[in-house]
Amino acid sequence: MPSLTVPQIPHYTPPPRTKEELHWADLAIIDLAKAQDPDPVVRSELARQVAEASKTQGFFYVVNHGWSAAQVERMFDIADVVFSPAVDAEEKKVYTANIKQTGSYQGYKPRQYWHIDNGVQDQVETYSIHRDVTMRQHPQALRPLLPEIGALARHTHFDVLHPVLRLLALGLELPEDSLVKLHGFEAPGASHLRFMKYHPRSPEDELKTKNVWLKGHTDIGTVTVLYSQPVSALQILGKDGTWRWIKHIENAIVINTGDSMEFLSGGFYQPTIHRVVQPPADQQNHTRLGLFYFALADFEVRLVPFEESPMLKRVGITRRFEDKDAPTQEEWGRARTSAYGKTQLKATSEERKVEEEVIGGVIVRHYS
Ligand SMILES: O=C(O)CCC(=O)C(=O)O
Ligand SMILES: [Fe+2]
Repeated sequence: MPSLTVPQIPHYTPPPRTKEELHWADLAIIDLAKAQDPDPVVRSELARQVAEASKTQGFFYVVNHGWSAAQVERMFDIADVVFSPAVDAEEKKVYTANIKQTGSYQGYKPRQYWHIDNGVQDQVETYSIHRDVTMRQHPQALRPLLPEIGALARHTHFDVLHPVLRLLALGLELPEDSLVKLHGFEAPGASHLRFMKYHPRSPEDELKTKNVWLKGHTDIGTVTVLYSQPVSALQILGKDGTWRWIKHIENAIVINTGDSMEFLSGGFYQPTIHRVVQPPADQQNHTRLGLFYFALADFEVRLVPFEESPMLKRVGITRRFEDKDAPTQEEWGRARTSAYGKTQLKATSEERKVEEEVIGGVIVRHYS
């Protein structure tokens, strides 16, 4: 009989939410419980809200995703294990990802791997796990936790990602499962969980990078799922050119769409530029632990727009490349992943606020 108890691990306590009144983004809150409503009118109203949120802010919250705050807290405890002394430096080396060569983050990304600005490297350690948690070996301390990590991957894929994809498909007036079909759990593909731990930096590094911890970017895949946590640092760039902070909502999930969704939707769902900066003063001496699911379409999916969408027929399609030149999700994902934070960027404006690189013929921009 399977054990009913779960392994004992230390409890991770994040700092309390900031007391500072920051310039918060005003994001829509989508009640995911309504996505299961048998009434198609309820679902299409929800889809309208999602499409509106995606088109205006590019980011939105979902609530009522089916797991309790205590269940999600347990997952943050688990995420913290890979960065704790339970895994020593020697063992970390064994599980370090060969990012540049493989175009995959699976395993550890050590601190100081990405270049941020003015010779300053990042201070964020990440551990990425394929949604099939058995695909690779993991550090000893993580092994007893794999059933729970696997459950998190399945919950996020089936109870969060798939409902969101159904709503995004409805927004394009496509059959509800059009995007779900491209995101199989079993199909070959790179959708994965990522744990991220940001460490406070030296005053010199803060100065040299103007407090930017992770440069402004758009995500590579289709949909990014971010379990909300209390350390404020994530900002999104508004159409008015202003950076606004993402506020923590208890047991909510922050959703945004990436480049691959832009390609599939013919520009209907534009990715929003976001970055991570130094937290406000009352949270500055803490580490920041993040729990993410980066979804990409199945490897073989060619990133061409859904021409049959009645919505796209009305509003028109914006292409970044000709259909015949379109990369597959695997090609796009690997090329962007291996280049990220490693390539020589070309400044495009006098203030060096925007830098560019070209990946597979497509211009990718980075904002500091
Ligand atoms: O740490 C965060 O809140 C966001 C990280 C992020 O944007 C990314 O890893 O793509
Ligand atoms: Fe991102």
